[in-house]
Amino acid sequence: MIIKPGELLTSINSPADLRNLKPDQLLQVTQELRQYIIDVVSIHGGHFGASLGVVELTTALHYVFNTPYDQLVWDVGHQAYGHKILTGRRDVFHTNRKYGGISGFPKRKESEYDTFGVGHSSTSISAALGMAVASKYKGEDKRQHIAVIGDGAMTGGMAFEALNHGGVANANLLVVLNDNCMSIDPNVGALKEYLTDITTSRTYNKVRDEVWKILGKISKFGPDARTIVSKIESGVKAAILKQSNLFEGLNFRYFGPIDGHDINHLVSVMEDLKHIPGPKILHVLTTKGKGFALAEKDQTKWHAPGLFDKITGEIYKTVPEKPQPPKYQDVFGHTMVELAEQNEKIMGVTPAMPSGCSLNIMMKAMPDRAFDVGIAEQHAVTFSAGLATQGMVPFCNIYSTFMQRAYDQVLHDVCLQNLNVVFCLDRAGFAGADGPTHHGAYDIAYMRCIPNMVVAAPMNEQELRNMMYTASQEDMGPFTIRYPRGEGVMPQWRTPLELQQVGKGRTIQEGEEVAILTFGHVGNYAVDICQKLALDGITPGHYDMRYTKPLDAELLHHIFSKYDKVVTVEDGCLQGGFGSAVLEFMVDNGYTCQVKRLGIPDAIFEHGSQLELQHEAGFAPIDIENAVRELVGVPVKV
Ligand SMILES: Cc1ncc(C[n+]2csc(CCOP(=O)(O)OP(=O)(O)O)c2C)c(N)n1
Ligand SMILES: CC(=O)[C@@H](O)[C@H](O)COP(=O)(O)O
Ligand SMILES: [Mg+2]
Repeated sequence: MIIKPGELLTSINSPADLRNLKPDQLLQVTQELRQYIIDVVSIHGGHFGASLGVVELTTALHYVFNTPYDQLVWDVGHQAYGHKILTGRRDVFHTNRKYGGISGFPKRKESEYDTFGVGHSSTSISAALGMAVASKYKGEDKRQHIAVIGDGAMTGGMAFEALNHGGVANANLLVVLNDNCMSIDPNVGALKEYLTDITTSRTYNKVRDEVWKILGKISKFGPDARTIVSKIESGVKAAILKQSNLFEGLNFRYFGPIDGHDINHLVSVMEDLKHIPGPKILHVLTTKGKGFALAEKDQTKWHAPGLFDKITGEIYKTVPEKPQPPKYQDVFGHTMVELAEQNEKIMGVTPAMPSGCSLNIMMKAMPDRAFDVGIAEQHAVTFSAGLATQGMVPFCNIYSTFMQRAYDQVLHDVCLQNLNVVFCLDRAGFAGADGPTHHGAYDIAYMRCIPNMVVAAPMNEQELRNMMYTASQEDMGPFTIRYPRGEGVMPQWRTPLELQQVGKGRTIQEGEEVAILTFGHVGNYAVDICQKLALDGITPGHYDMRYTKPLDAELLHHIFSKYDKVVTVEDGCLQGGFGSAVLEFMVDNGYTCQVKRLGIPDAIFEHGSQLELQHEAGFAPIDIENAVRELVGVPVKV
């Protein structure tokens, strides 16, 4: 279906076209932009509420600033759909997040307007500051550098590291704080309360309005007047404002809060700010999901709702004919409650993904034992370590990709001290439409090289539950359980909890000539393949290894003694992952065998469905089947 943008939007092929419009045409631009986002996302999917909330902000930024010369950096980037549409990607926007299509996040190689590649949060201020310092060094004094960061992203430690530096770097940096009181779930923490406080403080707002009036009147009259404004402003603030301002305290000139949906006001404020040098912060209040009533009402659900009917707001779901397996994340969430009911030491921790990882189930059932700590992966890990020193058994659930942020904390704070922290790494393997910033490709490799760490992956719901139960036992030390985005394979998943022997794999079937060794959910592919191959008289052995560390030495001795061809399969990087561990075992124990490792090769994989990406990487079901066929010398399938 062809989706037609509105009349004005059709005429905007770049921000230069936008800047040719009259100020009184901007309202129409924002209306058309919002409608186009609704039209396309409802049919093609993607992040939704965040982009709707910054339609006016996006339009004002590209109207006022001379992008791409002026550098605009989006934090996370899930809110940058309007930016993409205004910067030459309107007609390909329907390919957003699809295999071969444009990325759901800003990406340097996609457009000169995408100044910095994003996906993980809280990087924008650092990046924009780096750009600002470089411009200063190059003598480009008039160049503007703008970081747009949400209140959720602002809870990330990196944002504070950047403010700390930015406040003394004397560089031309504007931080736009897009405050909608939401992360994916409601935003949390003292900073959120502080921002609400500023927003609602009457004295503060009155003074702020006065300062703005003076500023607005005088700043148009050139540099001298600006110096006066600057003096008045800081004088007024220092003298009258009883309430201290966090950002002012860090040498950022603080402006706002202002209404982020008033396009004309945004434009006039930004015009003024263009003339104020140095580090400054503009606090903008917006509503996530603005303009789509249901998205405004249930902002978490509409963060990335999937496909929906834009008129009724019905989110499409296929009605299955028979009971479907649950998502792994839900098995985690429910099992947490079950385990915690039996063991009072168990606690849950998530950095800002309570609904994404389903810890929200425990947060609701046991609010004093499950915590959303904000977008703060490093803190989440060391906070868990602290809990563990006191005899608690924290389950710290972090998406595999976001755990990369907290690597030193895993090593330094947990593993060196051999603390009992269970890391549940959700979204391990290819994330799918979110693309390379979000693929959980590296965790097997980065976890298995750390002393004391156990690395496990369940093939199904029952194994996930049993691994969680096993990991919660006393003195287990650091324990990683990784599992993918999406559903498992067992509709009847509430199986009795059973202890596993750590480091023990299981034989799914004995075979001949070739052994398939799988780690985690991809083992289910091998089960199907073995059935298909049997029809052609090929009977490989299949082993669900369960643990990459420690490896099941007994089982591997058996395998290498019996077979002279081995295929390893993992949804993770081939450099240093599960297959590498098997190879090391083989060499260290003097076996010689033909080994074919399937997994994610040393390359960047873009976005697409998980299956498309797995096929590109060479470990989709057909690829595993063909690997076996090749090894036994029978024709491969195309
Ligand atoms: C390091 C990291 N942790 C977690 C996430 C997942 N995540 C993506 S958007 C988001 C919420 C961001 O909130 P905010 O910055 O306020 O933007 P909003 O969606 O409200 O516009 C989270 C937690 C991420 N992208 N990066
Ligand atoms: C932008 C971001 O980082 C999140 O919104 C992410 O896309 C969530 O991924 P899931 O949909 O897998 O929870
Ligand atoms: Mg927010």
